[in-house]
Formats: sequence, structure tokens, C-alpha cells
Amino acid sequence: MIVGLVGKAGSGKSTAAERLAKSKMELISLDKLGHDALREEQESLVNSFGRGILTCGNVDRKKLSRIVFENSDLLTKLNKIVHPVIKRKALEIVGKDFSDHYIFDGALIHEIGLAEYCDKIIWFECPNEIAIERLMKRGMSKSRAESILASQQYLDSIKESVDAVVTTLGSSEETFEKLRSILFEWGIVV
Ligand SMILES: CC(C)(COP(=O)(O)OP(=O)(O)OC[C@H]1O[C@@H](n2cnc3c(N)ncnc32)[C@H](O)[C@@H]1O)[C@@H](O)C(=O)NCCC(=O)NCCS
Ligand SMILES: Nc1ncnc2c1ncn2[C@@H]1O[C@H](COP(=O)(O)OP(=O)(O)OP(=O)(O)O)[C@@H](O)[C@H]1O
Repeated sequence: MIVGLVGKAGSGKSTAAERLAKSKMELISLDKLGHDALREEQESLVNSFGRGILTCGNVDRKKLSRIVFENSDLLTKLNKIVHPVIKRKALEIVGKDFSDHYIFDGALIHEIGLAEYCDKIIWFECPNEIAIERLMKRGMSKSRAESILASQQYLDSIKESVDAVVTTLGSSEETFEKLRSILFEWGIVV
């Protein structure tokens, strides 16, 4: 069974997902696969964005982030290069190391084309003001957090069609307990 955790940046998906990974669920972080994809697609990225995105010969995520989150056309261009790679990598993991249950953790599960592979999808709900505070605690600047959330505003419509919603206003512990009880109801004991 594959369970997808979606929701905007800072909503608390990864924090909860990492706790699930301590149980028998295998965690597939789409953010991390995206970072691998940047290495794999370095040549096309340099062709599209120029050598200015490199530091010491490698794609510098901070530099790329500054470019794409300020310009929606460039974000679309980046997505076109890396999303197919993320999709392929995620499906390779699921196909190869078969275990009982997988978690896809990623804000863009639908856009990447992985929603159709999920048996269940859970939306992590968090108001933008709180997400911004949390992202800033994670070391992000306020303006970067705001521009990422602005680029994800369209995701709000997804919550109408998911299988469950977890509000993450409480502590990380409370969020995890809510997630655990949903999974328990679905017969996934963690
Ligand atoms: C833009 C990049 C270089 C920034 O890297 P950086 O290490 O600074 O940030 P990180 O990857 O941790 O992303 C921070 C948050 O931004 C959001 N985000 C990332 N990529 C995107 C995107 N293409 N569109 C909207 N939001 C995004 C996510 O919520 C993510 O959790 C990197 O995020 C990237 O390559 N993104 C494209 C791949 C992708 O879509 N990844 C998200 C998969 S869910
Ligand atoms: N329920 C919670 N209560 C308080 N803080 C939380 C909670 N969940 C997560 N956090 C904190 O908020 C920050 C962002 O959480 P997290 O990285 O899990 O979000 P995310 O949804 O995975 O975001 P992204 O899409 O950017 O990866 C982290 O620093 C985390 O410690």
C-alpha cells in the first residue's frame, strides 16, 4: 500500500513521515529524490538556467531556489526537467524493494504524477502564517517562505479530494498521533 502525504511547505509532512519511517513503513521523500535529480540533470539545468546556478561545479540549490521561486515561468521550466526524474526514481524504489507499505512525502505528489499510484492520500493542513514561522525556524528567510507558499497556493484545491485531513496546529506529537490513528483505521498498524 502507498500512502501519500501532501500539503504546503512547512505543514509538517516530513516531521511526521520521519517518525513513520521508524516503523515498518518505508519513507520516500520526494524532496530528497528531487535533490538527486538535480545532480542527474545538471547538464540540462545548466543549458536552461546558465552556469550561474553552479558552485564548485555542482548545482547550488540556494542559487536555483532564488531564481525559480521569484519567477513562475522558470519554476515551470525546472519542474519539466526534474519531475519526470523524481517520478521514475520513486516508482523504481517501490518496484524494486517491495515491502508492505510506503509513504510518499511531497507537496507536489499530484503535479509529479504520483497521486494515481497512491492507495490513500492525506492532506496536512496548516495556515500560511504558522507555516511561515515554522519554515523560518528551519532556517529559511521570511521572503523565501512566502514565495514558496505563494507558488503552492493552487494546492489548496487538493484537500477537497483527499482521503483524510490532518490539521497540524498542535505539537508534532499530536500531529503524529492523528496520523497514526488514521493509518490504524486503514489497517496499517504503526
Ligand atoms: C528549488 C530547489 C532547488 C530548492 O532546494 P532547497 O534545498 O533550497 O529546498 P527544498 O528542496 O528542501 O524545498 C523546500 C520546499 O520548497 C517546496 N518546493 C520545492 N520544489 C518546489 C516546486 N517545484 N514547486 C513548488 N514548491 C516546491 C517544497 O514544499 C519543499 O519542501 C529544489 O526544491 C528543487 O529542485 N525543486 C524542484 C523539484 C521538486 O519539485 N521538488 C519537490 C518535490 S515534492
Ligand atoms: N505539529 C507541529 N508542531 C510544531 N512544529 C512542527 C510541527 N510539525 C512540524 N513542525 C516544525 O515545522 C518545520 C517544518 O516542518 P516539516 O519540514 O515537517 O514540513 P513539511 O510539510 O515537510 O515542509 P516541506 O514541504 O517544506 O518539506 C520543522 O522545523 C518542524 O520541526
